[in-house]
This record gives sequence, C-alpha cells and structure tokens, in this order.
Amino acid sequence: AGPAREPGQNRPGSTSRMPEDSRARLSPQGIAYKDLPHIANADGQHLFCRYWKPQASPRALAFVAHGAGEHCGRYDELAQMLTGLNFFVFAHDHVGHGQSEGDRMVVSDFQVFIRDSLQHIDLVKKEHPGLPIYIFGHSMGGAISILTVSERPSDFAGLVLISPLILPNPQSATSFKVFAAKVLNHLLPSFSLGSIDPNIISRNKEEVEAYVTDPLVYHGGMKVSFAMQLLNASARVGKALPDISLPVLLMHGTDDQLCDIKGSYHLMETVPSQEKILKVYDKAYHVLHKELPEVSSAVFREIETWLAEKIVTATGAGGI
Ligand SMILES: O=C1CC[C@@H](CCC(=O)N2CCC(COc3ccc(F)cc3Cl)CC2)N1
Repeated sequence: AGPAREPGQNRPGSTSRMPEDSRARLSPQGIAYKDLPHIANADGQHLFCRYWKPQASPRALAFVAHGAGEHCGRYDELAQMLTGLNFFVFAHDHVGHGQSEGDRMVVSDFQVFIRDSLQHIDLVKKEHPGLPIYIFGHSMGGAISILTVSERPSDFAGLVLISPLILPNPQSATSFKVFAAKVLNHLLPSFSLGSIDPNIISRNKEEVEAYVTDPLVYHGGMKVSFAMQLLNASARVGKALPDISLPVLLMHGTDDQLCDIKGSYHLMETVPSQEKILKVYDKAYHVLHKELPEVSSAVFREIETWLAEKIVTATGAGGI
C-alpha cells in the first residue's frame, strides 16, 4: 500500500462509497438507504419509496407508476389530491431511476418494472387489507400499469392512464429505427439514441424548466437496450389489452409527440372493459398533469370526479 494517508482520503480512483458489506448502501445521490423509505426488490436492488397518507383512515389505495427517466416525486401534487379523497397513495422509483439503485435508465427486462410494482402493491395491500386498489400510470408507467393489471386481473378496482405508452410513436420508432435498434442492440446495446427534447413534453415553460433542472430526472440519452425494452413493452401491451376488463380512465393530448394518441384510441377499441373513458386534450403535449394550467386542472378534476363517484359506491357510503 502507498504512504499512510490521512483518514478520509480515498485511494485515487476508489469511489467514496463505504464498503458494500458495511450495509450502508447509498442511493445514487449518496444517501444511506437505512435513512430512506425503501424496499429491496427480488434482485436485491434498493428502490426508493414514497407514501402519502390521508388524515382519516384510508378508503382506498392508489399505486403510481412513473415514466421513463423521471421519478415518483413528480406525482406529489396528484398524490396530495388523492389523499384529499382519503386514498393512501404509494409509489417507488423504478430500477435505474431517481433515488433507486441500478444504472441510469437501464433495465435487464421490462418485466422487472412489473415484478417490482407487484411486490410493492402486495406489501401495502397486506397493511391495508380489503381496500380497493387503483393503479395510475403515465407514459412508460402506463405500460407498466397495464401489464401489472394484466397479471392480476381481479386485484384492481380501476386503472388511470395519462398519455400511456401503448404504440411506439411512428416518428421515434419508424420501422427503420426499430430494425436499426434490433441490429444495434446486438452490436452496441449501450449506444445512445439521444435524449428526450424537453420542449416536447409540455407547453408549460415552467414545467419544462422544472424537468430540465430536476436533479432526480435522467437527462442522458436513451440506450438502444432500453429502447428495445420499450418496444418489448409496447408489444406486450398490445397482447394484454384484450384481457383488460376493469374500469379505465384514459387521458391523452392530441399533440403528444412521445406517445402516439393512436395508442389510446386503439386501447378504447380493444379493451373489453364495461366502463372506459377517454378524455382528449386538444393541442396538449405529453405530460398532461404538468401542462398549461387549464389542461392540468381539467386532468386533476377529471381524475378526482371519476374516483370520488367510485369509492362512494364501492364503500356503500352513497345515498339511502
Ligand atoms: O414527466 C415526464 C418526463 C418524461 C416523460 C415520460 C417519458 C416516457 O415514459 N416515454 C416517452 C418516450 C417514449 C420513447 O419510446 C420509444 C423510444 C424509442 C424506441 F425505439 C421505442 C420507443 Cl417505444 C417512451 C415513454 N414524462
């Protein structure tokens, strides 16, 4: 070993993390998981969790699945609104996202996102037996939600989808790009396809700025291997739709350039659900819950109204 070093001086090239076996596993931001709400997934990766508890005892549960590159903290406003309806809201940062472990926006198989969501849902259901559970998904989180529901057809009381990933956008996934991605995936899986242009996520400049400056958002390029998982996901979603029969509330902007609104029209034509509502927001971009005020307030109102009438009937606290 080289000359004695002052304590705390790391050997050059060594990371500043403490040894793995000291059980002080640190989040990507350097915070010890023992000081963070978290679960360990089936691969032993720590997933950062968030919980929003209502004042009164909860009447229903809501799980939120966030989209690619972002994190569950971006659903604070939505969760606050739901706690106002006495929902117990919970979420986690998917593997490779936000404050969870895993290489940034990398997943070995899209199924990991569904497996981890079911693990978290089962954990919370145990703590709140008998409560109806709703699942929310935005964009890639919409694909996760659909596939999670399709694995547990009778476990969920409703599905809320905000601009879900159902069909890849024809621009971002032209047949040539798909072919190139498949070829590249064998040759250069870590090749970057470039990052999302922040200006197409929303027309709300403040929300674009918040996204660009959010340290928990991944702004790097999308790896070919991740794009392949997204293609894998949209193919699986297409197969799962005919088995989705729970109540669905679906919202999409006509000017969404990241997830084609045609996917939502396809869902409406395909799912056998008795209750399925699609709200289309004219000229709106991808992130409807962080769009221009008139759009996002309409989206929140829509969700609140849809749920309020459901949990009233569900808990039988309705009229005489
Ligand atoms: O608040 C926020 C901030 C971020 C945003 C969520 C983003 C998200 O989840 N997307 C959008 C991009 C989409 C790209 O899809 C593909 C790309 C290449 C490819 F070859 C095949 C596919 Cl399918 C996947 C889903 N919401």
